[in-house]
Amino acid sequence: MVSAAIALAFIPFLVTLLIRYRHYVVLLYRAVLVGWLQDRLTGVPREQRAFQYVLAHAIPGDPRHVLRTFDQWCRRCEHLSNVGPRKGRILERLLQERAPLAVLELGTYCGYATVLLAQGLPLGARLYTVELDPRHAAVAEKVIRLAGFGEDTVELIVGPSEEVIPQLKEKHGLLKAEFVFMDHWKRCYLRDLQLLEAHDLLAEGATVLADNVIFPGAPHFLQYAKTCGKYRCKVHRTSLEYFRAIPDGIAELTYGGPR
Ligand SMILES: C[S@@+](CC[C@H](N)C(=O)[O-])C[C@H]1O[C@@H](n2cnc3c(N)ncnc32)[C@H](O)[C@@H]1O
Repeated sequence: MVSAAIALAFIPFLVTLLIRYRHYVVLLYRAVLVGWLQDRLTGVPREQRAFQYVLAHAIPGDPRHVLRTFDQWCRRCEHLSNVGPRKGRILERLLQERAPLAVLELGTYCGYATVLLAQGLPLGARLYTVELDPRHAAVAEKVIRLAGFGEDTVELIVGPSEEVIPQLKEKHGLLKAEFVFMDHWKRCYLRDLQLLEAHDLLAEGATVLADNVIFPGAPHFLQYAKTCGKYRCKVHRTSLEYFRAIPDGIAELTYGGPR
């Protein structure tokens, strides 16, 4: 009797929580549950399903159309953790302003941001993108080539960033990156920024962008960027990809050189 009363007393609390965090519940449902169920039902991984859709609907050689088709799939079918169109516009604007000749992306996933960045590169520039998971890399490779970018413009490197970064100079010929987009696991941001510094891979004045610094967040990375004295740092506040109601942000760091 008493335990039933206690349980009943919790219901308003649970309902309040559910209402308050409804957008996160929807995210959990769309990003985790639906994907997991579809994986089981179809036997085909989500990224591969997305690629099949893109292949069937996108115009080959038209990067903007490839990106729009991805967005369509994410809105109509399932969630993918692409940078998405809203944050993508921030990326595009900054890329256009800086016109870098050497760009590094950490965390390729299906190649969405890779295509977005590649289409905004100045003539003769090169983009290096690093992906840990070979299954994602296989999808990204097809997406990048479908969008019309060859190996002379985009080099996809498969491996964990902590192993790839120390080899970028000797093995891949990237002397200094002028523009870095970090969008891999958030807990790796700080370590990899310090690895880039240690291997002298950041050009003076380089722009380092880091996605998802508000959701799910990268507090140690942000604290370091703001306090180490090597960067000017600002956060572009926006929303999570494909979820306008969930606040998120991209950190923009400008490297002032070693101190
Ligand atoms: C959020 S997704 C990247 C989305 C992509 N930048 C886009 O906007 O289209 C994160 C990706 O980073 C990869 N990743 C995670 N940790 C990594 C690491 N240490 N090195 C390389 N890739 C990593 C994951 O396998 C995943 O594919």
